[in-house]
Amino acid sequence: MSAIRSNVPGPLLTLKRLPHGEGLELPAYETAGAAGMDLRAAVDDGKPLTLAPGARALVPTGWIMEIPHGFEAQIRPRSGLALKNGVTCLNTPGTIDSDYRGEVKVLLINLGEADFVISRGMRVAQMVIAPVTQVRLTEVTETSETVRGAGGFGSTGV
Ligand SMILES: O=c1ccn([C@H]2C[C@H](O)[C@@H](COP(=O)(O)OP(=O)(O)OP(=O)(O)O)O2)c(=O)[nH]1
Ligand SMILES: [Mg+2]
Repeated sequence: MSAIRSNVPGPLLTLKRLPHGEGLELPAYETAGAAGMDLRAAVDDGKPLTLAPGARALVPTGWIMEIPHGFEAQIRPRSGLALKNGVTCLNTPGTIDSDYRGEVKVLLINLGEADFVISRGMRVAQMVIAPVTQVRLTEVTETSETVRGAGGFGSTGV
């Protein structure tokens, strides 16, 4: 299926391609209703990255992004890689701050039993753009009472 790259309403994501991202497809929503854009590995052509079982690696995407103010990008695993290969994002969801101007990278870990080979252009993760709210803080000595109170961590039963 070809990727859908345009015609979606929403804020504008500005991207700068880095030299090692030359020739790679833009991140893209693979279907009309996709929540995330798939990100491709900008590893060297002919020099795939092999993740041994238990190993982790920071995979370059070849992109610097300007996430619109008031939004973040979440880097999330692809379920297919997780199911078939045991490969996931170690820090999921990875957070890309709107003021970050470094290369977006994907921290992958191989929780499977076999080597996992990452070749150039492989879709290794997906990126969801989500609104964020920055709050103001006020320090107090007492907080309001609720029925839940301090109950948590299974306090309501199974
Ligand atoms: O999966 C990720 C997670 C983070 N980053 C980049 C963008 C993000 O804005 C920056 C910082 O990420 P984070 O705040 O999660 O890491 P930190 O350990 O708190 O580093 P810092 O002290 O730089 O904030 O690193 C990525 O490229 N990929
Ligand atoms: Mg941080």
